Amino acid sequence: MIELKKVSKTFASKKSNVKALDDVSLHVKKGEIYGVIGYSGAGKSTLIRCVNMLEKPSEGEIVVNGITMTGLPTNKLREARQNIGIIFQGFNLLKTATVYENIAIPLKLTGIAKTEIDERVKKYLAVVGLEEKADSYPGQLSGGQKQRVAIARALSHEPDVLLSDEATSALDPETTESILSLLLKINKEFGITILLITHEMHVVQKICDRVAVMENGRVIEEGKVIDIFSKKTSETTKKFINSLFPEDIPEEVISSLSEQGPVIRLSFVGDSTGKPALAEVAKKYDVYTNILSGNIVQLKNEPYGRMVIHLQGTNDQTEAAIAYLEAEGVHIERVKL
Ligand SMILES: Nc1ncnc2c1ncn2[C@@H]1O[C@H](COP(=O)(O)OP(=O)(O)OP(=O)(O)O)[C@@H](O)[C@H]1O
Repeated sequence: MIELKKVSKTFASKKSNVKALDDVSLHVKKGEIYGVIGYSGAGKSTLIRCVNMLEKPSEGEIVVNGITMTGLPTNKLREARQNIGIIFQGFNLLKTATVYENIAIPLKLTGIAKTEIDERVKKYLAVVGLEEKADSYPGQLSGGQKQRVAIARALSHEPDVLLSDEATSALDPETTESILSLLLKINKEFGITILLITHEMHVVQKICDRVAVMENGRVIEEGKVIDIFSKKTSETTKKFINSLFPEDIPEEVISSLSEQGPVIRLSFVGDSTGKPALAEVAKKYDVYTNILSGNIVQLKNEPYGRMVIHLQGTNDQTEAAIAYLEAEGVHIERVKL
């Protein structure tokens, strides 16, 4: 549905050149929610702006829904953009227009008939749950409501693709949840392919099927979210994943416990989260398990958990317990200072 083939973008100035995108290739499949995550300056905004040609790539090709965007003449580009909705962190609503007008005006500009405009505005305001705010002005809405209007505006063009440029970054955690749920709903109900950029791993964890991690204009990791969580990854990816599992265990505690047996970090995916593996090892190998920290997060399709525990027992007992847990599909890492 969206293909970036060897895309590079260099911003040239008198002083220096900045390579914001460096040979990026991505393939977002029809109907999926694809996340691009990276720290500030990684190149995410440039990437998403290249997809609808708000920014022109210096090299490479971009294909959206079978149409090669790179090199399209202006009139054809305008047409192709009708099929690509976009929402922004700052909502980009017209302050002096009502909610109704914010959705209706862009539709009018594309030449849609008045009755059809009215139908679409009402339909998509209902989809985002804001029918009763049609006559309000953006200044009278909360941040979450403003983003809902922006989503309704994007949907009203009935696009196949929705681009989301840090859409939840300006919102509080609760409102973020509700907007993420709304994105899931429109992906499911309308089959819209969503490409989003974010610096929050939580967004990827909650709604993405696949993810690309960016650093210095390059994609350094790419794949199914579950695989990125469960395989050994780069330091940057680890940092993003760790942000979901704050451990805060004092070094002195780890140091003193380590004298009486190993401190280990367990991570588990899907089925193995349901198994009372810890209770089993305690009973089977006569070891004492002390949980120092733990959390399970729900990825889009399956749970993923992480725990730090201290195992107390003889060396043979604790090593046998670790081997058993590994055989049960639990990934083990020894926590060392
Ligand atoms: N119009 C521009 N002119 C010059 N340099 C630019 C321009 N836009 C972006 N850059 C540079 O390109 C690099 C990537 O920027 P980009 O905004 O794509 O990153 P980002 O990952 O979206 O960061 P942020 O999350 O802070 O927006 C940065 O070094 C930035 O300074």
